[in-house]
Amino acid sequence: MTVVPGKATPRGRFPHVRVSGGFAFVSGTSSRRPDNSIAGASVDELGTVSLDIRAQTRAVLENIRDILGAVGAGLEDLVSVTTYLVSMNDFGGYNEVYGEFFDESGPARTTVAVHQLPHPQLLIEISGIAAIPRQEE
Ligand SMILES: N/C(=C\C=C\C(=O)O)C(=O)O
Repeated sequence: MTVVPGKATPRGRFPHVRVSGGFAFVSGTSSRRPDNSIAGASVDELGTVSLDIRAQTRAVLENIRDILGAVGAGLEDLVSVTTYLVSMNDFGGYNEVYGEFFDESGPARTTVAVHQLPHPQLLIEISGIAAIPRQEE
């Protein structure tokens, strides 16, 4: 069970990642930063909220990269991901950035729309499973 130092504290009693049987199971991960601000979300002086699916998708994948790094794996080791979008209207922007990180040799992927995520500024959350590479002796 691993809570990774330097990443946003989980908002409940669960780890960022759990290792079992040579696999890393990454909890649903958002673009939340360690200070609990959200990458890809801003509020102007009038209180108008702007949300950016591309920035959020990039930050989520970078967070997952860091979390996997803590258990000796990387994005290239992901075998499966599940993406939760609040709106399928964001599918295009999400898919565009996703394609900067992965191609058809990447993880199996499932994308679904959900009613809500745990913070009103979140547009996307991704969970994943990675096969941890064997260490050279
Ligand atoms: N994975 C969960 C929440 C993640 C929130 C975040 O990373 O901001 C959960 O509640 O299961």
